Amino acid sequence: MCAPIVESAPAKINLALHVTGRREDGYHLLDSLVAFAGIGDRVTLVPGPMSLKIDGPFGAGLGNDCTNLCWKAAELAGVGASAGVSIALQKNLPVASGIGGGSADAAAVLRGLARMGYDVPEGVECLGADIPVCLLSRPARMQGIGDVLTPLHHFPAISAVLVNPGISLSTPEVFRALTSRDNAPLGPVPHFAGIADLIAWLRQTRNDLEPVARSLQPHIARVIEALENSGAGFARMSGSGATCFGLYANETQARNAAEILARNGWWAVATELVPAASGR
Ligand SMILES: C[C@@](CO)(OP(=O)(O)O)[C@H](O)COP(=O)(O)OP(=O)(O)OC[C@H]1O[C@@H](n2ccc(N)nc2=O)[C@H](O)[C@@H]1O
Ligand SMILES: Nc1ncnc2c1ncn2[C@@H]1O[C@H](COP(=O)(O)OP(=O)(O)O)[C@@H](O)[C@H]1O
Repeated sequence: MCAPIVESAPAKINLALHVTGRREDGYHLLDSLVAFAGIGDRVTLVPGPMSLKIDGPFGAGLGNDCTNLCWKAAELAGVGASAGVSIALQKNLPVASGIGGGSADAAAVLRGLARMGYDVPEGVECLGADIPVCLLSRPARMQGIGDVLTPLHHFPAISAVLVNPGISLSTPEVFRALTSRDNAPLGPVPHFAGIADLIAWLRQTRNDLEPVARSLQPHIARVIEALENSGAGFARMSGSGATCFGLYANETQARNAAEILARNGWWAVATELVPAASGR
């Protein structure tokens, strides 16, 4: 019997997200600085008949069948019904929340299957625009519709807090509600020596989806304000929302902030943005 293969599926954070155009097929062109958190979902793979078992705090309501991105990823990699793979998903990240949980899960399945001898299939972005960057799971500039990646060679470990007020937002709905789609791209991404450099650069950037998401879900403004009041040097929404992040000078400040923010009944976790040099 083979030992189970365990892969982490880290939360994706869009530190900056500019929408720079729209393709004829309706997909938007993006320019985003993406980092990954120390927390995430976890998938465990064992050779066997194709199956998916889900547990964890956000597992309820997710299909454990071919509607699940874990299952779709396994099918795309050529896993068959009989000589397949049994997947266990521990769902720790809120669903449809702008931190790419489903894409991270699919990418983790593909990484795990690669360890079992399967090839990583071409065109993984057909399952989700965030899957290429989640396969990389390292700090990167993400362009195109999510398929053009430039890994960052210098990115420091940064203490952060992720907050979701218990709201899920539909990514297509947020893109549809945009009023401005031809925005300026990000400037050149410098070498960030530490949090001060990163914050100074982020202040010149935007999340172009945030104004739209705020208008659809006014709670988001409250979350950002609460992050700022909790000592974050910088706070913004990730992706199409509604999860927001705050950046802190150190781990103690982040932990204290998460404890205070959780008192609102929100999902609030202290974590670290994984540095470029991580051996993960
Ligand atoms: C906005 C981002 C930013 O990283 O993150 P999330 O908010 O999902 O975490 C991603 O581009 C989301 O990626 P993902 O969630 O994989 O999206 P997909 O399933 O491919 O697309 C869902 C829908 O979003 C819209 N979409 C997505 C990506 C893109 N570049 N342009 C789009 O217009 C399309 O309407 C598409 O039908
Ligand atoms: N394993 C999975 N985890 C989360 N969502 C999934 C999964 N499989 C399918 N989905 C579907 O994908 C959609 C996007 O989920 P998710 O990746 O969490 O969003 P986001 O990228 O905004 O964080 C959800 O509506 C959900 O129903």
